[in-house]
Amino acid sequence: MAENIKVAVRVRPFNEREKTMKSKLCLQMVGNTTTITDEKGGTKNFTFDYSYWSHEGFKSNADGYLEPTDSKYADQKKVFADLGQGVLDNAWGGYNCSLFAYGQTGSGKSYSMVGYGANKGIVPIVCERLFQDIDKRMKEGNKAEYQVKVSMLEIYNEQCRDLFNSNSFKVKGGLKVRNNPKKGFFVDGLSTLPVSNYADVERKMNEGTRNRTVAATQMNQTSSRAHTVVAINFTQKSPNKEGKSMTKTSIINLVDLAGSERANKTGATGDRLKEGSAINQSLSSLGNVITALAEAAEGNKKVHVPYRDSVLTKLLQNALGGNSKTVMIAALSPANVNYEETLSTLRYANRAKAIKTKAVVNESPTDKLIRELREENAKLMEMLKQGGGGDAAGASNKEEVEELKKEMEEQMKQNQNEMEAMKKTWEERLAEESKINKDKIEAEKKKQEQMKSVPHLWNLNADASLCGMVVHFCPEGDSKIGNKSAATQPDILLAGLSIHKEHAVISNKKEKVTILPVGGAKVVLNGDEIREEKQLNHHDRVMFGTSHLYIFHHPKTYATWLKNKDAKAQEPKPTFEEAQAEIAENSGFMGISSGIKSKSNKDDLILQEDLIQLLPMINETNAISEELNKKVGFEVVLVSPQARGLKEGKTEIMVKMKDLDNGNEWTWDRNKFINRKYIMQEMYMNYMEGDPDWDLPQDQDPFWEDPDTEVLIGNVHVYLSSLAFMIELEETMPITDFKGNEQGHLMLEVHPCDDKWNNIEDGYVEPADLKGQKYNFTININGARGLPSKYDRSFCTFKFYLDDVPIKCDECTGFNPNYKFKQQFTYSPVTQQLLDYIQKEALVINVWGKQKKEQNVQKSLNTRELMQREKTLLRPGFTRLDTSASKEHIHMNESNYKMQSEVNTYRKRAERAELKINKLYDMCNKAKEKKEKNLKIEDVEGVLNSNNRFKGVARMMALIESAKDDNMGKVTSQACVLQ
Ligand SMILES: Nc1ncnc2c1ncn2[C@@H]1O[C@H](COP(=O)(O)OP(=O)(O)OP(=O)(O)O)[C@@H](O)[C@H]1O
Repeated sequence: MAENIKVAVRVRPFNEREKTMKSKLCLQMVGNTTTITDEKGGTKNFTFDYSYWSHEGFKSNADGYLEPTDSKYADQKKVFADLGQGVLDNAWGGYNCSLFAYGQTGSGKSYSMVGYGANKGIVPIVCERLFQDIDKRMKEGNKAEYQVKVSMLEIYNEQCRDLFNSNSFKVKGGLKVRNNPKKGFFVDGLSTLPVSNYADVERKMNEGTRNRTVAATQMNQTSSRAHTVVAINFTQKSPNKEGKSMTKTSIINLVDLAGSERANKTGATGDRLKEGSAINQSLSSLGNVITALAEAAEGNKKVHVPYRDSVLTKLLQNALGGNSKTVMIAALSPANVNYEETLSTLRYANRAKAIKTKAVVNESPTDKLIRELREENAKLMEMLKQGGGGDAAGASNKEEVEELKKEMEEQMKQNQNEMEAMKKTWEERLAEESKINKDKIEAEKKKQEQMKSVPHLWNLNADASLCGMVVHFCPEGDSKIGNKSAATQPDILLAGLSIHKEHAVISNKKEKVTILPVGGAKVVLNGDEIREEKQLNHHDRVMFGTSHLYIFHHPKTYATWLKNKDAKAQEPKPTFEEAQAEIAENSGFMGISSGIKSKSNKDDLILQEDLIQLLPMINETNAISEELNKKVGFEVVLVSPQARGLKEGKTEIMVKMKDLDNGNEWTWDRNKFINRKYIMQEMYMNYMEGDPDWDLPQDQDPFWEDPDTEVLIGNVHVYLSSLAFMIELEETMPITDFKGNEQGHLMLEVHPCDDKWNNIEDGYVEPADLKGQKYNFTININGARGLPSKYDRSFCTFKFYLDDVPIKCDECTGFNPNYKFKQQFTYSPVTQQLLDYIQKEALVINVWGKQKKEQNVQKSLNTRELMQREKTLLRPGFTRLDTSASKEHIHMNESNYKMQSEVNTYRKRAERAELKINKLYDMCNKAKEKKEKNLKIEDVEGVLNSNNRFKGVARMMALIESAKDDNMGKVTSQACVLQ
């Protein structure tokens, strides 16, 4: 019978960073309903099968287990009881079951699925209970035979890797996903290992996680971008009523999905290169499959479910729309900073509720299964003999026939293997496996013992579940660190970016441990790159190259701590975020992070998170560039909206790519950079795998940018207030870049004009008098002076008032271009809104450049040499940029320009007023001389009181021309008031 997918959501506690930032809670849960609140207090409700409140209401017991202190709190036991127990019951019933965790990075997927320390998640408890139940039944004298096999798979960038077999990581393009008419999609060559107890499973999963950690570090991959699928294959063989052996098989798929990133963060980049290779394909395909299935469940029969679009959806086809009982758990972050992501997770989960699956008991006699496979093989053989079945399958050309043949052969091989596996007794397989396990168990025991007495390094990873997976010991004497091309095998073998043959030496002399980088190798200790020997202390952070980040553990210090600790204390350990923040701060970003912390508003929090996320990426792309000799360097820059030529918006982190050969620069937004980074990573992976085609043609090369791409040289902020007084503006204004540095000057004129578009030279009015009138003026951009010489062409754009589309002047060559640009504007009638705009806002003119195409003379230098020549890129990786100062600088510059422009307007108004008063005096004097006495004081007053003083001045002048002697004094004094 079809039944709906069970959907649960779970909210975690605030993490340390959110606490420091005093984050606000945006989620509430009452019963099964989850309510999310936006910044303005607006709420949205969602109802699920379960809404788990794990945000607060708990305490840590002696062994670190988080237990409830109030009834609302959902601990691991509760979540298991609701979700895990069902999975287990279904497995016993012979149903396939699937459990998958969805949510943004760091929201708690691994916590629910796998768990940490004493807080075991669903996966280990399911395994543990399964074996407990088997033991119990065996003890009760049950005649059945039970087999449990596990496999662990990772999908990264649409490639499958067997986490139990690190050799599979070397298979180019990953393991193949094939389709079997009976089984559906499966991963060819994936090891499914027999296990006989829970300790076996635990050990295997640890091994898988360790393999994953090493590979991710070497390849500089972000593990939260990978999907992990643990499959437990549970078979029960028991005699049926007729005494025949029947098998009931259940596959339990436990899927920890890649982090679902913020929509606006991974959204379209506008880049010429398509979305970062295939990195997100599986997750977005999963979204499409869920939507399609939900539509189908609502009665739309025509809907096509795009399972084949990605590896993940192929493998989850049964879990989502077929023979499986399925549970989805959506992990939620409680912090308002993550409002958008959390809302999108809730919507995703809400859609999934509609999906229906139809699980059936997988029951079949073993002999029947073997017979079927044998028959299928015979059929395939027959088809092969007849020429590959080409005609039958409609394959028309030779290549297709060959392809089909290959597929058939592989299918036969697969069938054969399966038959062998089935024939082999369970005991045989277990014996084989336990032989392999024995050595591993011994090695693991030795390692655990060693960890108590020998100083060592343990790894840190962005993914909390991968921390501590890799351990390197530093025994008495010297331990050499290097890569595999070292003359003698290093004691600590590292691979990957920026790791030198001989990278560093760690010396342990009577428990005093020191570290010394070799040559120019990069070793960062507690955030600072070191060049000489330094002592290592307990919990020091050490980074080799650009991605191998470790914590140093000194057993002696730890033993002292253990002795003095109070009963419940857990040793506080440095986190990945802290280590990254420290590196960021020591790289000159202190200003940003402290500035951001002090404000602690939502935008600043996001900015800081982005920064900590981007810095290691910058490091990595610089290292990849160096390794692939791409001759470009990357640098993080903080750009205010004003500096981007926008009137409002958020300060953003951007990335500058610099061509180290010729100094050309491009500024990329965050999305574009991350997108490019994934393509760079893929390129590097191909290079490492020895693919001769690793280097991409220019138009697909993520390191290449067309010099014809326009680059924002800088902006000019023009304050137009004088225009509101009908006074012209003639200025040479500085062009400032996003750091607030001058990049040249722009020569600009704004002229009020008469109806024939002649400039009004001596206009002067009060702004209020312009209201309701017709107003003509021109904006002229005459040219620029002193632009940086790397731009050989430039042009300007600007939007005036309500313009949607920017006005663009023609492109000119040279660093002193003469744009000779003139644009006429007519407003009739002038509105208060226009007057406000002119008086209060700045017109932003963006100056764009196109960079010279020719390369310069540095061809002989490689990327590393070029990077070292670069002052700003002295250390490949982090670049020193006092961005907080530049932010301040931009701000100061902007207010300076504004003040200067106001002063100029006042000065001009005073000049104009003086000019007019002088003119009045002149006229009065002339009138006095003529002794004309027909000017009436009422006439002057009437004019002065009229709203339209502009016209008034003209009339009054005419009146004064004919003024009478005795009225003269009053007339002139009134005229002065007017001015
Ligand atoms: N329910 C919870 N109670 C207590 N702590 C939790 C809970 N859920 C998550 N955490 C903590 O939050 C942190 C992040 O959780 P977790 O590693 O599970 O996230 P994730 O979504 O799996 O992240 P990633 O995508 O990077 O793998 C961990 O330190 C974890 O211990």
